[in-house]
Amino acid sequence: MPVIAFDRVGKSFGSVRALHEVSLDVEQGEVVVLLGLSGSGKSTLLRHVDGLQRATSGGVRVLGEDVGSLRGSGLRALRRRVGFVFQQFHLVGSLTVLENVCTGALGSLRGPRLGLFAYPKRIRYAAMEQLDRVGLTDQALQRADTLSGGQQQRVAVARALLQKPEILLADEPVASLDPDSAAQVMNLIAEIGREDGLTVLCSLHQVDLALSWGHRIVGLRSGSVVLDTPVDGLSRDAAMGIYAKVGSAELATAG
Ligand SMILES: Nc1ncnc2c1ncn2[C@@H]1O[C@H](COP(=O)(O)OP(=O)(O)OP(=O)(O)O)[C@@H](O)[C@H]1O
Repeated sequence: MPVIAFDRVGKSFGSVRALHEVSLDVEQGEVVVLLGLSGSGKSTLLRHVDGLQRATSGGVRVLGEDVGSLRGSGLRALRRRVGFVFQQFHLVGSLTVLENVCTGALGSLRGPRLGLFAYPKRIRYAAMEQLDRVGLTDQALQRADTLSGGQQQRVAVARALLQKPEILLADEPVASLDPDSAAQVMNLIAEIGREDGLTVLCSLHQVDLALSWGHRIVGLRSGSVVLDTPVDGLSRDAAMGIYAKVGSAELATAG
């Protein structure tokens, strides 16, 4: 059974059609990169996986659950199994790096936590382990806003990993980073994804990164899938075609 299954998903915001008849199956352990122009529907598609958006038509199944029918505790349970990394990191700058990582466990704890020592010791240890994996042990007690962009994104990755997700969603995780930091963050996600057997769905703007890093490219244009192909054997020109003004039939045979 696919880990993520979109079945003819449509999503409209008023008169804006953000997704149109999107069908997509993602298998366990696959690393799928979404490419497409700004406004093509990448974020909207990602946000359907953990129920941040609900389909106007069609259905989304994730980890065996029908996302559209989940509410309350069912939705929270699904979200604990799905990590999300965003372009803008979404860290609390005034908190330490370690406490930011600990917040990744909030979904499994009762009530709010104020201060690092409000988290159980096992969570603090687990957070240190994840910080070690992203190479930031030495920065654990620094304020998050004193870190570089690349380091902050690595903290966000550690925070997502703390919840031990089965799926990792990443919405343009390196769009705010310089090329070196971007490559570093993507390599890290790829390495950890492999180690943990994560299924990864990630939107990117950089075709070269997508080709060097993904298993499969899904191209979106105006809310429709115009390319869905393994990276192996896909040329840069064919991938760039996602951004060109050609018909989906031509793209489907590209590569
Ligand atoms: N909450 C919303 N309300 C109204 N329209 C929205 C909303 N979210 C997305 N849209 C619209 O849906 C379309 C797809 O947007 P989406 O953010 O998914 O594209 P994207 O490919 O992720 O773009 P970008 O690369 O700029 O992040 C756009 O036309 C956008 O304006």
